[in-house]
Amino acid sequence: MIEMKGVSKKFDHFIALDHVNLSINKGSIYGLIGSNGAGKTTLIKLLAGIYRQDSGEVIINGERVFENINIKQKVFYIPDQPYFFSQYTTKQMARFYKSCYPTWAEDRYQKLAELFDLNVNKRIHTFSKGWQRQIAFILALSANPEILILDEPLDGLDPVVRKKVKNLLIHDVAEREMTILISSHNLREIEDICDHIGIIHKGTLLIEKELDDLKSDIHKIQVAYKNGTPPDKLLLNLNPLHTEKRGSVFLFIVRGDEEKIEKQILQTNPVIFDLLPLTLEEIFIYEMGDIGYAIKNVLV
Ligand SMILES: Nc1ncnc2c1ncn2[C@@H]1O[C@H](COP(=O)(O)OP(=O)(O)OP(=O)(O)O)[C@@H](O)[C@H]1O
Repeated sequence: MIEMKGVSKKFDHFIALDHVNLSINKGSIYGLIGSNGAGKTTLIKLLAGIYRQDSGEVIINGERVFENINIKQKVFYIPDQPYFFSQYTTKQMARFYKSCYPTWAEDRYQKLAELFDLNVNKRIHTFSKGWQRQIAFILALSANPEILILDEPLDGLDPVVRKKVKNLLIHDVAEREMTILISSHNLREIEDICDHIGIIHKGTLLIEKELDDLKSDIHKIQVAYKNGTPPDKLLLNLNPLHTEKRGSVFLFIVRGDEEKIEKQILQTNPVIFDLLPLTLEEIFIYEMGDIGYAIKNVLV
């Protein structure tokens, strides 16, 4: 179990994280999403024990994280730009991680190197960026960590490798309840593999929910009426986050219980009525719009 309780972090006078409360259950795949500069990497570095918080508590399995070797042996962090010792080969990096992680599985490392068709004797810096990321995954999965923290993990991987890596991650979560925290701007990927979502903006965790709950709380509605416009009372009741008119069809983005919304709309006798789920990308855009981070018209 991963917990943050009232965690704040400043850089000089700039507040990068402001009283963040977060909890991630064992065996969960948690997607952290947010605008640029929202504080995702800062949050991740606090969880990985790289930064120390100014206030609040960062706790893993009931223990404080910072300078805690016992916890560091359970956590593997792949940053957005994987780091390897200069001039090291994969084999040498593997030897290093073997000495850090008591859970290191040599047979798994051999199998993964084979599966990815990797020359472990080649210096890592001579590989392409995508390959270096694959090497980071091979080393991470061979360490058998209890918690895997990934910052923009699948960037730069080709679709076949992406699939391979995703399958391996899901396998470890299912088999041995590994917990994964993923920070990414690729919301389709997050939607594909995560079961919990945290949305962060300007250092504040705005939303933390199960993906299914997040999706069942916000809907896209398409309606049309004989006389052309929806009744004022309906708009008042629905209080849409977003309204759009496409020909004679009105599109509303509405928060709330699906059944209640459906009932309210059917009472107004629409000639067309559809209630559709939103993608995570749409949810993110409308939730952010709701707090003033609206998408401005970029045409100039
Ligand atoms: N070492 C640092 N010194 C000073 N300011 C920093 C430092 N690290 C981060 N910040 C600031 O803290 C804020 C949060 O940065 P962070 O890297 O956590 O955001 P992020 O959500 O990961 O952004 P992105 O999606 O753009 O990678 C930013 O405004 C950034 O400029």
